[in-house]
Amino acid sequence: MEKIVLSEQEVKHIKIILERLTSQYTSVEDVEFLNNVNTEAHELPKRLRAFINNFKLLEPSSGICLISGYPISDSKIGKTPSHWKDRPETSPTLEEEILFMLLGSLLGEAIGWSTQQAGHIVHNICPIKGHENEQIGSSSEQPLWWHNEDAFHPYRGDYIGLMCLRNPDQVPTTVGAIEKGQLQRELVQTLFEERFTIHPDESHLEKHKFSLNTLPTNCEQFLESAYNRINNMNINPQKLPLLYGDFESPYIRIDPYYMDDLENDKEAANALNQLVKVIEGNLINLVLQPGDFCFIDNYKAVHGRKSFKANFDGKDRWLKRINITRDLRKSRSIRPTVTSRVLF
Ligand SMILES: NC(=[NH2+])NCCC[C@H](N)C(=O)O
Ligand SMILES: O=C(O)CCC(=O)C(=O)O
Ligand SMILES: [Fe+2]
Repeated sequence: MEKIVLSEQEVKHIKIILERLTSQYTSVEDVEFLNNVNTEAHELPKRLRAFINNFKLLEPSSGICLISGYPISDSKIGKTPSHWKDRPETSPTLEEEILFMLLGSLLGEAIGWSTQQAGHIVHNICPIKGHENEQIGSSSEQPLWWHNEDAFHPYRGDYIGLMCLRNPDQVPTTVGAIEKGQLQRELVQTLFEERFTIHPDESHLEKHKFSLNTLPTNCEQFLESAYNRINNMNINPQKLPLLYGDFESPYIRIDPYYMDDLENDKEAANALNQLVKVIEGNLINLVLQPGDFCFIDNYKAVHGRKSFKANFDGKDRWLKRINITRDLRKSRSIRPTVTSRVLF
C-alpha cells in the first residue's frame, strides 16, 4: 500500500486553504464548488500532490493509497447519522468533505448515481437499523463481500475514495488485488473473454429509492429511465470479461456475490473460482482511523468490510465515500448536462 502521513506543516498549510473554502462554499455538492475544485486543489502541498499523481500514473499493484494525519475533532463532527439520508442543511463535516474532494480531484472527477443515495456525490457509509444483514454498505452484522465498486456498470468509477470520520470498534475494510504472475495464462485468457455476468448490487435498486431534493427538478423522467436501465441490467445482464487491459497486469471487474453461477460454462466457472481464490488469499485488513483518506483503484483492487455490531447510538462507525472517474465524457449520454456529475 502507498502511504503518506501529513506533517504538522502540511496540516497547517491545508487548514489555511480550508478556512478560505469553508467560508466560500456551503456544500461540496454546489455547482460552483464542483466547477472549481480541480483548480483549488493546485494549492495543496506539493509533496501530497506528487504522491497522488504517482499513484494515478504508476498504478501500483496494491491498488490503494492512504493519506493520514489530518486531525478530526470527534465532538465537532457531531453524531453518526442513523441513515445516509440524514443530512443537516450545512454539513458538520464540510471542512473534511472539502479536503476529501480536493484530494479526489487530483485523480479525476467525482460522480454520483441517480439510483444510489438519492443522487448525492458524497455518500454516508454508516450502519442502518434494519439493514444489518443486507449486502450493501449500510449493513453491519454481515461481512460485506469484496467487490469492485459498481462493477456491473460500464461507467463505474476508476477510483473509490473512503474518508474515515469514526471507527470506534476498529472494523477493518478489506482490500485485495492480483499480483503479477499469480494467474496462469490459460486462466487469464478465459477471464478476458465475455463469459461472465454481474448484476447491479442492491444499493441501486428501486427499493432503496428516496426522493430528496438533490436531483435537478424535472428529472423524474430521467430517473425513471435510470431505474429501467438498472432493471434491465438486473434481468438480462450482458456477458462481460472479468479481466481487461494488459494481459500481464490486468484490470479487474468483479463482484462475486452478485454474479450468476456458470453451470453451462465449466471452463469459465473454474476460471472465476481460481480468480476468487487468488484475490481471497491476497486480502488485507485495513482499519481506517479518523482522518484517514483512502483511495482505492477500482480497476486494480477490490474492497469489502468485516462484520460488526452496531449500537445505533450516534457513535457508530462513519465513513464518507466518493466515486471518481478519470473521464467524465464517457458517461455523457446518461448525464443531463455537460457539467452534471450525476449519472442516470
Ligand atoms: N458485494 C457487494 N456487497 N456489493 C455491493 C457493495 C455495496 C454498495 N456499493 C453500496 O453502496 O452499498
Ligand atoms: O465500509 C467499508 O469499509 C466499505 C464499504 C463499501 O465498500 C461499500 O459500501 O460499497
Ligand atoms: Fe464498496
